Amino acid sequence: MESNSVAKSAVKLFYFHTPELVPHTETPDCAIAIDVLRATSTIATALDAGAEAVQVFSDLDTLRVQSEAWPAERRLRAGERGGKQVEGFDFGNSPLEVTPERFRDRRLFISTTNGTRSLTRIQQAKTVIAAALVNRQAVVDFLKREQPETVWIVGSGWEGSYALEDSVCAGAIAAPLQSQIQLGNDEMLAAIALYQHWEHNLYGLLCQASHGQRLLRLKCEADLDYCSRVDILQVLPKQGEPGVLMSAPLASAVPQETSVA
Ligand SMILES: O=C(O)[C@H](CS(=O)(=O)O)OP(=O)(O)O
Ligand SMILES: [Mg+2]
Repeated sequence: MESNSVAKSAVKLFYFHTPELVPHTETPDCAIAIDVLRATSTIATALDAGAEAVQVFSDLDTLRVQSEAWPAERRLRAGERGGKQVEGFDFGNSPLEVTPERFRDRRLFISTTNGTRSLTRIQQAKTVIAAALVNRQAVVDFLKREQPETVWIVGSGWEGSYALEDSVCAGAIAAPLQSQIQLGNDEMLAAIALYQHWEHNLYGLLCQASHGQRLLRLKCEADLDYCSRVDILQVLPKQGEPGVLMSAPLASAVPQETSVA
């Protein structure tokens, strides 16, 4: 009998490069959307700054209509297309624009090119989480504590194509769990290898990625620097109702086994 060893859990981790690659026939126990540049970094930052919730939309018009039903003094609207703020919105998609003074107790209604589309795509999963490098450890701790059987990590990509920065974040989540999980697909293994190669120079990787290059052309270098930082926020954005993410209680630690004297 194994008295001192920890049995390998049944958690099975899959990585999908884009929301378009997510299977239509099943739903996982837990789905994790990643958009390091920049939607999920911004969502984590908004909740960390005290936002009441973040409500995501793939479509700007639906956002405009639904946010009208919310009291004006308790809402903020973020709209981004092509990396730039959409006219008439309070914010674009920069986590550096988020301050506790503006966000505390307000609901953020947000639509971005890629990230909010992937969150919308996975919203039927039993549990939905938004992850970025900035809140990586909170997501790792959640998986350790909750042990969902099937986990889909979904990169947001860029308009349907692969994004390096989302893959490296998927690897950053899976790497510390390797001894405790089963790998669901080759994409997950490749993401771990990518992270292990770049873990000491994530900013350098983001600067080389095509999405990073686009943001550098838009003079968003400080955004790249911020989004490349690992574990700087202790926040877990978790879906409460479809499309609405809230800050969930953190897993303080993996539960200890109760010892019987
Ligand atoms: O604002 C962003 O960083 C991107 C848009 S673009 O790729 O820079 O044009 O949106 P996201 O939904 O966060 O990928
Ligand atoms: Mg992106």
